[in-house]
Amino acid sequence: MTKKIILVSAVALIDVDGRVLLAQRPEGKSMAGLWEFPGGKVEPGESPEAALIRELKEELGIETWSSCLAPLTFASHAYDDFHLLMPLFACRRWEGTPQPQEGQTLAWARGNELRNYEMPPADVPLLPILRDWL
Ligand SMILES: Nc1nc2c([nH]c(=O)n2[C@@H]2O[C@H](COP(=O)(O)OP(=O)(O)OP(=O)(O)O)[C@@H](O)[C@H]2O)c(=O)[nH]1
Repeated sequence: MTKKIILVSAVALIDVDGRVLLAQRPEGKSMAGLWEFPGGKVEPGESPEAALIRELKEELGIETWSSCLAPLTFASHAYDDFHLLMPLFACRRWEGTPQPQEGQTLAWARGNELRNYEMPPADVPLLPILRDWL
């Protein structure tokens, strides 16, 4: 069966102490309760970087720039009803303080704490790569 490829752009926001921001998916959404990297679907005609800049404003109320988004790794994962292709960027510079704008719970996790947060299956292979990079 061929599945639709969904392009989702995501980011590891890394603070000065080397902690990574995770957001917990709210009740009522698919995969509610799981922790994920901020981001979202790339809209037609939009670049992955522009999608992230938009999503970070909508979800967290912060501003960042393409020049602050470094490609880190990507997820390619077959869900039941679609195939997820998700570039993961790393970002250490932004303006403002991340605040949940959409009812999410936020957590700053150290590299060795990441495994304590249950994440979507697509994210699991990314964690050792991110940990090595922090
Ligand atoms: N932002 C983000 N999305 C992820 C991650 N891992 C992962 O599998 N995804 C999936 O990528 C899609 C992102 O969609 P989205 O954030 O724009 O939209 P959404 O929550 O409204 O999705 P929904 O339509 O599944 O409810 C979701 O299906 C989500 O489960 C991640 O680390 N960050």
